[in-house]
Amino acid sequence: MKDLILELRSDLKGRLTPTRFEHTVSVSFICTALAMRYGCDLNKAELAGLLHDCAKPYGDEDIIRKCRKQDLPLTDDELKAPVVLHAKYGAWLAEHKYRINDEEIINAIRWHTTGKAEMSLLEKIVFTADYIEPRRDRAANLALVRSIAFVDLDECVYQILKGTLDYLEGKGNFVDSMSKQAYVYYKQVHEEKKGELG
Ligand SMILES: Nc1ncnc2c1ncn2[C@@H]1O[C@H](COP(=O)(O)OP(=O)(O)O)[C@@H](O)[C@H]1O
Repeated sequence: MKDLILELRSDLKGRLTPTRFEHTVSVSFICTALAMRYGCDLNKAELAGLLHDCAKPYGDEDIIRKCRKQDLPLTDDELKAPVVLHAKYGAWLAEHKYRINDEEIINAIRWHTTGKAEMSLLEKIVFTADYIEPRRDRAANLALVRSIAFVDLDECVYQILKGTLDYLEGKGNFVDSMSKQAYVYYKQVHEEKKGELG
Protein backbone atom coordinates (compact mmCIF):
# COMPACT_ATOMS: atom_id res chain seq x y z
CA MET A 1 0.00 0.00 0.00
CA LYS A 2 2.83 2.35 0.91
CA ASP A 3 4.43 1.73 -2.50
CA LEU A 4 1.16 2.52 -4.30
CA ILE A 5 0.74 5.73 -2.33
CA LEU A 6 4.31 6.86 -3.12
CA GLU A 7 3.86 5.91 -6.78
CA LEU A 8 0.61 7.89 -7.01
CA ARG A 9 2.19 10.87 -5.30
CA SER A 10 5.01 10.93 -7.82
CA ASP A 11 2.58 10.56 -10.77
CA LEU A 12 0.41 13.41 -9.48
CA LYS A 13 3.44 15.62 -8.88
CA GLY A 14 4.10 15.42 -12.62
CA ARG A 15 0.50 16.14 -13.62
CA LEU A 16 -0.66 18.85 -11.21
CA THR A 17 0.57 22.41 -10.76
CA PRO A 18 2.86 22.83 -7.71
CA THR A 19 0.10 24.58 -5.75
CA ARG A 20 -2.47 21.89 -6.62
CA PHE A 21 0.03 19.17 -5.70
CA GLU A 22 0.70 20.83 -2.35
CA HIS A 23 -3.08 21.00 -1.75
CA THR A 24 -3.42 17.34 -2.75
CA VAL A 25 -0.79 16.10 -0.31
CA SER A 26 -2.21 18.32 2.41
CA VAL A 27 -5.73 16.93 1.83
CA SER A 28 -4.40 13.36 1.93
CA PHE A 29 -2.84 13.91 5.37
CA ILE A 30 -5.90 15.68 6.78
CA CYS A 31 -7.95 12.73 5.49
CA THR A 32 -5.76 10.36 7.51
CA ALA A 33 -6.08 12.54 10.61
CA LEU A 34 -9.88 12.59 10.30
CA ALA A 35 -9.83 8.83 9.64
CA MET A 36 -7.93 8.32 12.92
CA ARG A 37 -10.49 10.41 14.76
CA TYR A 38 -13.61 8.81 13.26
CA GLY A 39 -12.46 5.20 12.84
CA CYS A 40 -12.05 4.96 9.08
CA ASP A 41 -9.45 2.95 7.12
CA LEU A 42 -6.29 5.09 6.96
CA ASN A 43 -5.08 3.74 3.61
CA LYS A 44 -8.42 4.33 1.94
CA ALA A 45 -8.54 7.85 3.37
CA GLU A 46 -5.02 8.67 2.16
CA LEU A 47 -5.66 7.22 -1.30
CA ALA A 48 -8.97 9.06 -1.72
CA GLY A 49 -7.34 12.30 -0.56
CA LEU A 50 -4.41 11.87 -2.95
CA LEU A 51 -6.61 11.20 -5.96
CA HIS A 52 -9.47 13.60 -5.24
CA ASP A 53 -8.23 16.30 -7.66
CA CYS A 54 -6.57 14.00 -10.26
CA ALA A 55 -8.83 15.43 -12.99
CA LYS A 56 -8.15 19.04 -12.03
CA PRO A 57 -5.76 19.82 -14.92
CA TYR A 58 -8.58 19.82 -17.51
CA GLY A 59 -10.54 22.91 -18.50
CA ASP A 60 -14.35 22.96 -18.91
CA GLU A 61 -14.58 22.07 -22.60
CA ASP A 62 -11.92 19.42 -22.31
CA ILE A 63 -13.53 17.72 -19.34
CA ILE A 64 -17.01 17.74 -20.92
CA ARG A 65 -15.49 16.07 -23.99
CA LYS A 66 -13.65 13.51 -21.88
CA CYS A 67 -16.80 12.64 -19.87
CA ARG A 68 -18.79 12.20 -23.09
CA LYS A 69 -16.06 10.03 -24.59
CA GLN A 70 -16.35 7.68 -21.60
CA ASP A 71 -20.17 7.75 -21.73
CA LEU A 72 -20.42 9.41 -18.34
CA PRO A 73 -23.89 10.98 -18.20
CA LEU A 74 -23.82 14.74 -17.62
CA THR A 75 -26.63 16.54 -15.79
CA ASP A 76 -27.99 19.94 -16.85
CA ASP A 77 -26.51 21.33 -13.63
CA GLU A 78 -23.05 19.99 -14.48
CA LEU A 79 -23.23 21.60 -17.90
CA LYS A 80 -24.12 24.92 -16.22
CA ALA A 81 -21.21 24.65 -13.75
CA PRO A 82 -18.64 22.32 -15.37
CA VAL A 83 -16.13 23.27 -12.66
CA VAL A 84 -17.66 20.48 -10.56
CA LEU A 85 -16.97 17.85 -13.26
CA HIS A 86 -13.39 17.19 -12.15
CA ALA A 87 -14.97 15.16 -9.33
CA LYS A 88 -16.98 12.95 -11.71
CA TYR A 89 -14.16 12.50 -14.21
CA GLY A 90 -11.64 12.11 -11.36
CA ALA A 91 -13.67 9.17 -10.02
CA TRP A 92 -13.57 7.61 -13.50
CA LEU A 93 -9.80 8.16 -13.74
CA ALA A 94 -9.27 6.68 -10.28
CA GLU A 95 -11.01 3.50 -11.40
CA HIS A 96 -9.74 3.18 -14.96
CA LYS A 97 -6.35 4.91 -15.02
CA TYR A 98 -5.19 4.35 -11.43
CA ARG A 99 -6.91 0.93 -11.10
CA ILE A 100 -8.61 1.68 -7.80
CA ASN A 101 -11.29 -0.96 -7.39
CA ASP A 102 -12.69 0.19 -4.07
CA GLU A 103 -16.20 1.70 -4.44
CA GLU A 104 -15.83 3.71 -1.23
CA ILE A 105 -12.71 5.48 -2.49
CA ILE A 106 -14.22 6.09 -5.93
CA ASN A 107 -17.39 7.55 -4.39
CA ALA A 108 -15.41 9.78 -2.03
CA ILE A 109 -13.64 11.29 -5.06
CA ARG A 110 -16.96 11.49 -6.93
CA TRP A 111 -18.69 13.60 -4.28
CA HIS A 112 -15.81 15.69 -2.92
CA THR A 113 -16.87 18.95 -4.59
CA THR A 114 -20.68 19.14 -4.45
CA GLY A 115 -21.20 16.76 -1.54
CA LYS A 116 -24.53 14.91 -1.44
CA ALA A 117 -27.20 13.91 1.05
CA GLU A 118 -26.36 10.94 3.31
CA MET A 119 -22.65 10.75 2.60
CA SER A 120 -20.58 7.80 3.79
CA LEU A 121 -17.90 8.38 6.42
CA LEU A 122 -15.12 8.41 3.80
CA GLU A 123 -17.11 10.79 1.58
CA LYS A 124 -17.53 13.19 4.50
CA ILE A 125 -13.84 12.92 5.37
CA VAL A 126 -12.61 13.86 1.87
CA PHE A 127 -15.28 16.57 1.51
CA THR A 128 -14.16 18.08 4.83
CA ALA A 129 -10.40 17.70 4.31
CA ASP A 130 -10.67 19.49 0.95
CA TYR A 131 -12.18 22.52 2.72
CA ILE A 132 -10.05 22.67 5.88
CA GLU A 133 -6.55 21.59 4.80
CA PRO A 134 -3.94 24.06 6.12
CA ARG A 135 -3.15 25.72 2.75
CA ARG A 136 -6.77 26.92 2.39
CA ASP A 137 -7.26 30.54 3.40
CA ARG A 138 -10.29 31.95 1.59
CA ALA A 139 -13.55 30.72 3.12
CA ALA A 140 -15.11 33.15 5.60
CA ASN A 141 -16.15 30.37 8.00
CA LEU A 142 -12.84 28.45 7.96
CA ALA A 143 -12.02 29.05 11.65
CA LEU A 144 -15.43 27.78 12.76
CA VAL A 145 -15.31 24.78 10.42
CA ARG A 146 -11.78 23.85 11.52
CA SER A 147 -12.79 24.09 15.17
CA ILE A 148 -15.55 21.49 14.77
CA ALA A 149 -14.02 19.13 12.17
CA PHE A 150 -12.57 16.83 14.82
CA VAL A 151 -15.56 17.23 17.16
CA ASP A 152 -18.72 16.65 15.08
CA LEU A 153 -18.30 15.63 11.43
CA ASP A 154 -21.96 16.01 10.40
CA GLU A 155 -22.12 19.50 11.90
CA CYS A 156 -18.88 20.31 10.09
CA VAL A 157 -20.30 19.10 6.74
CA TYR A 158 -23.39 21.25 7.40
CA GLN A 159 -21.27 24.35 8.03
CA ILE A 160 -19.15 23.70 4.92
CA LEU A 161 -22.27 23.38 2.74
CA LYS A 162 -23.72 26.53 4.29
CA GLY A 163 -20.48 28.44 3.66
CA THR A 164 -20.21 27.17 0.08
CA LEU A 165 -23.83 28.00 -0.80
CA ASP A 166 -23.55 31.47 0.80
CA TYR A 167 -20.33 32.08 -1.13
CA LEU A 168 -21.60 30.85 -4.52
CA GLU A 169 -25.00 32.54 -4.21
CA GLY A 170 -23.35 35.75 -3.01
CA LYS A 171 -21.30 35.82 -6.19
CA GLY A 172 -24.36 35.02 -8.29
CA ASN A 173 -22.83 31.69 -9.40
CA PHE A 174 -24.93 28.74 -10.44
CA VAL A 175 -25.14 26.12 -7.67
CA ASP A 176 -25.31 22.40 -8.52
CA SER A 177 -28.50 20.96 -7.00
CA MET A 178 -26.58 18.07 -5.37
CA SER A 179 -25.14 20.64 -2.95
CA LYS A 180 -28.59 22.14 -2.28
CA GLN A 181 -29.98 18.66 -1.49
CA ALA A 182 -26.96 17.95 0.69
CA TYR A 183 -27.53 21.23 2.54
CA VAL A 184 -31.19 20.42 3.21
CA TYR A 185 -30.22 16.97 4.51
CA TYR A 186 -27.42 18.14 6.82
CA LYS A 187 -29.48 21.11 8.02
CA GLN A 188 -32.09 18.60 9.16
CA VAL A 189 -29.39 16.62 11.01
CA HIS A 190 -28.24 19.91 12.59
CA GLU A 191 -31.79 20.88 13.65
CA GLU A 192 -32.50 17.43 15.09
CA LYS A 193 -29.34 17.55 17.17
CA LYS A 194 -30.24 21.03 18.44
CA GLY A 195 -33.72 19.73 19.39
CA GLU A 196 -32.23 16.83 21.33
CA LEU A 197 -29.90 19.16 23.22
CA GLY A 198 -32.68 21.16 24.53
N1 LIG B 1 -22.43 22.92 -5.82
C1 LIG B 1 -21.63 23.66 -6.54
N2 LIG B 1 -22.07 24.24 -7.67
C2 LIG B 1 -21.27 24.98 -8.42
N3 LIG B 1 -19.99 25.22 -8.13
C3 LIG B 1 -19.49 24.67 -7.02
C4 LIG B 1 -20.26 23.86 -6.18
N4 LIG B 1 -19.50 23.44 -5.15
C5 LIG B 1 -18.29 23.97 -5.34
N5 LIG B 1 -18.28 24.72 -6.46
C6 LIG B 1 -17.17 25.47 -7.00
O1 LIG B 1 -16.37 24.57 -7.73
C7 LIG B 1 -15.01 24.98 -7.68
C8 LIG B 1 -14.16 23.79 -7.39
O2 LIG B 1 -14.34 23.40 -6.06
P1 LIG B 1 -13.32 22.42 -5.39
O3 LIG B 1 -13.52 21.03 -5.88
O4 LIG B 1 -13.40 22.62 -3.92
O5 LIG B 1 -11.96 22.89 -6.03
P2 LIG B 1 -10.86 23.89 -5.52
O6 LIG B 1 -9.93 22.94 -4.82
O7 LIG B 1 -10.33 24.46 -6.77
O8 LIG B 1 -11.50 24.88 -4.61
C9 LIG B 1 -14.91 26.10 -6.67
O9 LIG B 1 -14.80 27.29 -7.38
C10 LIG B 1 -16.24 26.01 -5.94
O10 LIG B 1 -16.65 27.29 -5.48
